[in-house]
Amino acid sequence: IKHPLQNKWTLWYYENDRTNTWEKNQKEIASFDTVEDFWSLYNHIKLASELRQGCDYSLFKAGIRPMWEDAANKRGGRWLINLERKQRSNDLDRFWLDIILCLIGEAFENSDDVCGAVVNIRGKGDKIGIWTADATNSEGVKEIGRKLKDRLHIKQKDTIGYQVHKDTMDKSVAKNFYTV
Ligand SMILES: CN(C)c1nc(=O)c2c([nH]1)N([C@@H]1O[C@H](COP(=O)(O)OP(=O)(O)O)[C@@H](O)[C@H]1O)CN2C
Repeated sequence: IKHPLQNKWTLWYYENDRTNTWEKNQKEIASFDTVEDFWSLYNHIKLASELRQGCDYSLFKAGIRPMWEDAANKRGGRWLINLERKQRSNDLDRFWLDIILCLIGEAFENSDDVCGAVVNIRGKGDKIGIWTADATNSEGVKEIGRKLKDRLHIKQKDTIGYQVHKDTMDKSVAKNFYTV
């Protein structure tokens, strides 16, 4: 028998198509709820580093759309990891897989707060975001941030920031609500 995961997860793919809206460009690829089905999907699709600029992968709990407006996301925010251009060749794919395994393996203490994760492939530098449901749960949010840095071997002195989606929507105030 296959090894069941605690949650069912859906992988989404965003391809920049100017003739469509942002929302319509978010395509659901597949859902899985066993370890084996995860690996067969992962081995079947392109690595994040092989995607064209402007594309994203998003992995969210089934039923949660990878957008601020979803009921599960709207009171939350994201830990944001900004990568340098040179990290696309040696860190991006490893970071993204590590984060996926943290999510589906429920590695975070309060994994109930985790909604999903997004990897943005961008010329100005790739980004990985881990989205949580409740920005006011400071202890829970900071525990996830600390665990992230630990799992990705990010140096203690390199801080990462948590931004509330409401602020990110209003670009003019995109600021760090927490840092670890
Ligand atoms: C429902 N809805 C429209 C909507 N809902 C959303 O949830 C949502 C958007 N729109 N996003 C749009 O993409 C642009 C680039 O953000 P980026 O994160 O790709 O980053 P870059 O600026 O391309 O680096 C954002 O400025 C925003 O326009 C982003 N986003 C998450």
